[in-house]
Amino acid sequence: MVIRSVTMPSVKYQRGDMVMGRWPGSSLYYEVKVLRFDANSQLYTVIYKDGTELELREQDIKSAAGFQPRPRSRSRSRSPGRRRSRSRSPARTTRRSSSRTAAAVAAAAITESAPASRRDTKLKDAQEVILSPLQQTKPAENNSNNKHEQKEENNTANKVNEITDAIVEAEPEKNQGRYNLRRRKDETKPVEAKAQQLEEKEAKPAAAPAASPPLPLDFGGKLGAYFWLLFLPAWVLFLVLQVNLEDPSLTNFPPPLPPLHAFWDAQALGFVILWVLFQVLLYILPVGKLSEGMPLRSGERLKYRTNGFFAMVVSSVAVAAAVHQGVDLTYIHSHFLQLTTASFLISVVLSLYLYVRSRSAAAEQLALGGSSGNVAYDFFKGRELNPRIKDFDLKFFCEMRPGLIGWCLINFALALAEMKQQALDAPSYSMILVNLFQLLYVADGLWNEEAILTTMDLMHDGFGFMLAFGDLVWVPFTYTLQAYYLVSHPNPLSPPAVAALVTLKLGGFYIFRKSNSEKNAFRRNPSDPKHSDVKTIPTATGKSLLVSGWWGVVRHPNYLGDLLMALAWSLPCGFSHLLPWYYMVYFIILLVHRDSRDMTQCRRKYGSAWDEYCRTVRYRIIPRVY
Ligand SMILES: NC(=O)c1ccc[n+]([C@@H]2O[C@H](COP(=O)([O-])OP(=O)(O)OC[C@H]3O[C@@H](n4cnc5c(N)ncnc54)[C@H](OP(=O)(O)O)[C@@H]3O)[C@@H](O)[C@H]2O)c1
Ligand SMILES: CC(C)=CCC[C@@H](C)[C@H]1CC[C@H]2C3=C(CC[C@]12C)[C@@]1(C)CC[C@H](O)C(C)(C)[C@@H]1CC3
Repeated sequence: MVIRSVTMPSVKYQRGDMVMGRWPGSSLYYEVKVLRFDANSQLYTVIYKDGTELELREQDIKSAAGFQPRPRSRSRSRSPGRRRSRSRSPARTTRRSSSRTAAAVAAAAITESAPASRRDTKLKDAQEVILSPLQQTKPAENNSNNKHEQKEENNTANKVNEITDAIVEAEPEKNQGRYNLRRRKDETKPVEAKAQQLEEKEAKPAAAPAASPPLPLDFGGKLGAYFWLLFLPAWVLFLVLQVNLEDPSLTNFPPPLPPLHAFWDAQALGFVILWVLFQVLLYILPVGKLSEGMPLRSGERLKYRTNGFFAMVVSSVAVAAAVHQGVDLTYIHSHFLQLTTASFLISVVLSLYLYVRSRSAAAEQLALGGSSGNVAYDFFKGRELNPRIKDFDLKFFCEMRPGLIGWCLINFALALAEMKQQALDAPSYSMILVNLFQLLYVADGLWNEEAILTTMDLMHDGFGFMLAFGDLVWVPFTYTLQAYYLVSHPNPLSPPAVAALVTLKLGGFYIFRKSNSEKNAFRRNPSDPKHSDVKTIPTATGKSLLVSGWWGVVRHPNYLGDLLMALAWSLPCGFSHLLPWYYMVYFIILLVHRDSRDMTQCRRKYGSAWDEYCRTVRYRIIPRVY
């Protein structure tokens, strides 16, 4: 965070001062930076090393001079840089209370729907803090009447400190007379501005990467990263080779490997580069809306050119014109392997570039947990959150353009290949359904492109090999496998079967779209009068959780809709082989894993309010099943 050192009039501590701030409810002091002083509330806003912002009274701040560093033998194992598994920031908690965060001392009352008794429930948040607190050389000022605080004074600083006086009532404000978890300023603002401010402030993650202890590593950690780096390309190769077989069954494992030179075709690489450049051109055209992303830790909101649907329409026209001019798109079918290799190379080059540039990126530009220090993990997961070349956002572009629109282009080419191979005048019903269903999915994603700005990938994940490969190789060359399979494995469908599949697809689409729109509209403008009837669970961060509409049915209704659609994509291929069902199997694994990552993040963000939501909405994705 860049803090300008502008002095503040006649207050003890100045903006930018490094001082020691008492952690609420304890006698432990941490190094904090003063951000500002509010003359009305007489509170200082300070930021801890892990990015947590709090408002503290003057008596809870001390100058750093009165503190001594911890003895060397102890600090060795406790310094944030060294601690791995046991370390916690003030905003993080130990296993025992892992569902709590400093910013999420939640007021878990279900508005409107909850019985009064539940609304009035007092919530106690036991915060456990072990962020190398420093002890004062003199005994700490012992003027507190709080017995818990006094007890803490007697404890060794290494001991986990339970802060049992962070009692929050249904109105979190009651607790804020002493310590403010970011909210006080907003109370004086008009409702709409308040909502907006809270939204902006609270969208900031609670921890900054620079000095904070490392977050647990996803995807099996460092060893996992090596595994995925090898496994993902190998798996794509396996699928691409398998789908070319007449009998692509698991019994044909491993599929025969073609000679090395068969992987490479300079022309294929040229076509992929041309395609990407064409999409770059469409992306940078000053056409379409400039949408604002969610606030970053710095408070800044990046702008994104959301003209994806326009890019798709222009691309379709260009492809139609090319076909009209005699371009044979079945080249894509006959050079599938070479095109996959070319895209893979591009994704590797891009990932290397991303990794190298991230080495010199400022700390606040890094994703949380994206900087483990392990080269393989950081390369895989991605370090920089929003790598940009001037205004050109690489992650947003890759996620929404070449691969996604390329997916439709490839499907279309495969429909032409089917006609050619099976001497048909028109593609089969199965092929038409797969093409139309997936086209609808992509077109919808691009039409609602702004919504991607609130997804996990855009908001939290760094941009590295996983997403670069996922966007440029995985999506276009594995999401098209159903269409590829149908080219040489016809599966005739009866009209009732077509009708049933269309119904399934539209049902899934309805749930997917409705739930995503409900959440997006609510997140973008929670104070909109059209949300006045919705039931919500307020959280201490200022954001609320929807419990009505689809978000009251299951915790991830959008995943449910997505899965139903996936089913409708596989069914047209029949049951002769497992291969066209690969997407379904992969997607279940992906969404179950994503759901659990999201649950962890939400529990960290919203604490007990999240637990209350989980108690209210019991199932994750499939009602009464999971
Ligand atoms: N085809 C594919 O390959 C593929 C792969 C992955 C995902 N997807 C699709 O992409 C879309 C986005 O997925 P996503 O994984 O980013 O998840 P998401 O469900 O869009 O976003 C999760 C976030 O929503 C917010 N949230 C959760 N419960 C809420 C509630 N009750 N009320 C209000 N907000 C709530 C939380 O963020 P905040 O509270 O911080 O706002 C949470 O972190 C989904 O539709 C998914 O199906 C497709
Ligand atoms: C390499 C592996 C195994 C994983 C990479 C995952 C990556 C392919 C997906 C992660 C988020 C996904 C996503 C869409 C496509 C696939 C991902 C990038 C999406 C753009 C598809 C269209 C939808 O309408 C959407 C909601 C915009 C999707 C957003 C998430």
